[in-house]
Amino acid sequence: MTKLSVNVNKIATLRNARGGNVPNVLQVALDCEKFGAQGITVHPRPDERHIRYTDVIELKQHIKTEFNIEGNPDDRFIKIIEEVNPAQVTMVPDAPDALTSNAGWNVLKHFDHLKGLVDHFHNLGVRTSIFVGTDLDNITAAKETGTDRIELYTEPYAANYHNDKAKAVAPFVEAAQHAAKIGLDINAGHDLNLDNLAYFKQCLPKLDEVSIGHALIADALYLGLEETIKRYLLQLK
Ligand SMILES: CC(=O)[C@@H](O)[C@H](O)COP(=O)(O)O
Ligand SMILES: NCC(=O)COP(=O)(O)O
Repeated sequence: MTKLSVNVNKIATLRNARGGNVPNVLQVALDCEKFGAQGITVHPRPDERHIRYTDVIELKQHIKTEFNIEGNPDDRFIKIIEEVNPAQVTMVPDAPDALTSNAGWNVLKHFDHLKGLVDHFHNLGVRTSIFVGTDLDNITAAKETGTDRIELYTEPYAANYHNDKAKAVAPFVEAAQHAAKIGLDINAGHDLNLDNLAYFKQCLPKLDEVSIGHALIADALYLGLEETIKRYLLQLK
């Protein structure tokens, strides 16, 4: 089974545009769960332009499904993981001024740092995931950090899906087969949507979880949140 974790960053972006509490990030997260999502993802950034650190604490107190916190593991991020103790932490190497995540880790280059973080988060009882591209040696290095999972950065797949979907997915299939062979569980995310998700899942049957935010929230404007989540879940069957 592949779990759907809804990234609620974009709900926070909308809320922050007016300074009040509309839409209510917690209520939307609870509704995502009610409509069948098996997890909630947030990606706090240092400037708190969407999810705020206070949101992270509030969400943890109320949500019942798997809570996945993604982000660049700076001191503040590490502290919030220690405080909140989510089900999963996903380490992402995004620069503070990045518009959105735009690459996976070079694990070999940051090996000692990542290994130290994996050990630290494991000591807190938190499952770890490292955001990576499809390079096989890099995935092997991720395994050597002791991480439980990797999250495959799917933007290149999404960007090339309409040109040649078989070619677009091929490196991901190879990466997933390699990860499974060396004992890593596999998450995936970034720019997955109702067009490209079913084929990705069909080609990577061992996928454990996808985290989806931008397209899903945009679809909900037209379809409503309940129907949108239903459709995403159907793609993962
Ligand atoms: C790691 C990843 O791909 C997502 O967390 C993505 O960064 C979502 O963040 P935004 O909603 O800010 O684009
Ligand atoms: N890890 C990916 C994520 O949480 C959402 O990415 P996107 O669907 O907003 O591109």
